[in-house]
Amino acid sequence: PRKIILDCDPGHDDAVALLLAHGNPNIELLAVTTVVGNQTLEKVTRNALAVGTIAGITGVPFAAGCPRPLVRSIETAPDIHGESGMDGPALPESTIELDPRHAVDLIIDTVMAHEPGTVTLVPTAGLTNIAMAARKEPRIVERVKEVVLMGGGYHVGNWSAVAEFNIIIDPEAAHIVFNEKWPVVMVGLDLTHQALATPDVVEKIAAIGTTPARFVTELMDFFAHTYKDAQGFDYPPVHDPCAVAYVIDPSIVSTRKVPVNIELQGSLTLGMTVADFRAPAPNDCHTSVAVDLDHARFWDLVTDALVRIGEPG
Ligand SMILES: Nc1ccc([C@@H]2N[C@H](CO)[C@@H](O)[C@H]2O)cc1
Ligand SMILES: [Ca+2]
Repeated sequence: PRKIILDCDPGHDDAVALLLAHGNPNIELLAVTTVVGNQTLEKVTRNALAVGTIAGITGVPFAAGCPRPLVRSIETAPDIHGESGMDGPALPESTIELDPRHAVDLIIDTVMAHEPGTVTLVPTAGLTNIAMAARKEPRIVERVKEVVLMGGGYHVGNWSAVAEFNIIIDPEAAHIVFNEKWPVVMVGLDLTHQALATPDVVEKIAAIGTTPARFVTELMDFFAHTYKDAQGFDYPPVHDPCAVAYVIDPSIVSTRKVPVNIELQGSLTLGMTVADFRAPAPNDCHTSVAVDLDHARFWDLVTDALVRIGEPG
């Protein structure tokens, strides 16, 4: 199986990413870390522990990370995720104790404890923890197998005309992550806007009939309403599990090798993931972007994971 660390800010779609990572047999979830993003660190951490409780996750350390971006001030997304960060379903009290370490230390310890080239980082939030880990322990950069992140967009933005939320909330962190020499697969909005939770998808999930499945349908109902009101989408794009799906089965997502860098100066373009498609990518290009999603196989992975999780309660 692929060993991963999920760095997240639950978040309706982060919750689905965590359930997919836990339920899929090809993934060994080594650690779950949280970072400020969709909501404050305290709220997203509480949400991550609640999802872990609902999913029956045991033996996996959960640690909280950075409470604010490296340089800029906190910007959350209550219009999409609500005041709790995961509005919609009732959340259980967590049965999972938070690991006492900072997320940055849990990430470093985990990468350094496993064979080089075996651990994949899957950030589905702002990149503050990942940037801090690379600065605190530079050796993780050549040790990490790849960074498969949900964020950015080479032709699409959602927090500005050209920037995506996970990147623009901490563009300096993103600049660090995209410019370290590790392989980076950017699963951006170009890809994730193909992962729409349409009514037939939600019905298939509801038909599973378990508590975790019902939890996902309640998340999707709330997410559908806010996405309609805030962004005019008929159905909500479930961004974060697309990154996990790529790790599970790279054939579900087509990718293209292309130099990508992060705009830090622009007044209109701050946080833009600038992809240079003009010429064939240089041989030493370590960044690629996700282009096409096989959404039928993607949703099959999600429903399969929920079936495998069953009724852990
Ligand atoms: N409008 C909006 C803002 C933030 C997010 C979160 N940021 C990423 C998509 O931009 C995902 O990780 C998701 O959790 C989704 C929609
Ligand atoms: Ca997220």
